[in-house]
Amino acid sequence: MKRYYPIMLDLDGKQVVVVGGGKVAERKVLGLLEANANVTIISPTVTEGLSELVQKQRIQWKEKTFESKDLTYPLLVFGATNNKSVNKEVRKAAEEKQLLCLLVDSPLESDFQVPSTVTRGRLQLTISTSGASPTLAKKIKQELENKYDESYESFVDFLFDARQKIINEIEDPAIKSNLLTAIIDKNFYENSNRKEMFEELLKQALK
Ligand SMILES: C[C@@]1(CC(=O)O)c2cc3[nH]c(cc4nc(cc5[nH]c(cc(n2)[C@H]1CCC(=O)O)[C@@](C)(CC(=O)O)[C@@H]5CCC(=O)O)C(CC(=O)O)=C4CCC(=O)O)c(CCC(=O)O)c3CC(=O)O
Ligand SMILES: NC(=O)C1=CN([C@@H]2O[C@H](COP(=O)(O)OP(=O)(O)OC[C@H]3O[C@@H](n4cnc5c(N)ncnc54)[C@H](O)[C@@H]3O)[C@@H](O)[C@H]2O)C=CC1
Repeated sequence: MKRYYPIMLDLDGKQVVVVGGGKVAERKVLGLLEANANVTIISPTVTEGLSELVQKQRIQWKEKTFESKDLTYPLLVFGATNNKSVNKEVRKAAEEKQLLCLLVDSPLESDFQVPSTVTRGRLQLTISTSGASPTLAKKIKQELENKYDESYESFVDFLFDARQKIINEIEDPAIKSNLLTAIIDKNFYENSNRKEMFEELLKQALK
């Protein structure tokens, strides 16, 4: 059995090519834009949603059928047409240039897969079934969406700030470790004046 390596990629400003402009391509593009990737679509047609993104200049569109020379050197390539042989051509062109490539109709010929994701600000929960059942991944996502609701966004922002302060201001490793554990307690999660609570805790620790 294949074992995939999970990774959080920083796609900010990086070039990504999506071949095909249908429903599946649109879903992948929306995810890529969340990560602020620089997306180019190569396809003779695009969905209405993608067309709006082109008009708003959020993505670029080469209105044509795929040719291998269309792949310059993007970081990632998505073969997302409804034509298996075109997707295979995309794979071949990507391989020649050693680019990471995903074919939406062929997990076994892909270098990576897109997981299902719950996003709460900095907190991202990703679920993968390694291609066994995207529908199960989606169901688990919905369960996690309920368990980890929107309130986690501000809680994780609080943790980010508090952790930076602890790292910068506390030298003693044991105290540092205690504080880093203390701030994830449900007292902090539940309390709206957690910033003040934390400042007090930090003051005590620095005494
Ligand atoms: C391997 C993988 C490669 C990849 O595309 O990354 C892949 C492959 C394929 N998907 C297919 C079908 C469907 N995919 C979805 C939905 C999602 N698919 C996603 C990822 C992945 N899909 C990767 C594995 C992830 C994993 O295993 O965990 C999600 C998680 C992420 C995203 O796409 O952004 C997104 C959920 C979005 C959410 O969380 O809401 C639905 C349901 C729906 O649309 O509602 C269906 C129809 C029902 C069904 O088939 O189960 C087919 C058959 C096509 C055909 O019939 O020909 C293939 C090809 C094959 O399996 O051979
Ligand atoms: N991985 C996933 O999450 C899923 C994958 N699929 C697979 O994805 C494939 C695509 O599905 P949809 O987006 O619904 O299809 P679609 O029919 O909505 O879109 C296909 C797109 O490919 C473009 N295209 C066709 N030939 C091309 C060429 N030579 N060069 C460039 N673009 C070309 C078309 O113009 C169109 O924009 C399906 O065949 C299916 O196997 C389906 C569901 C989910």
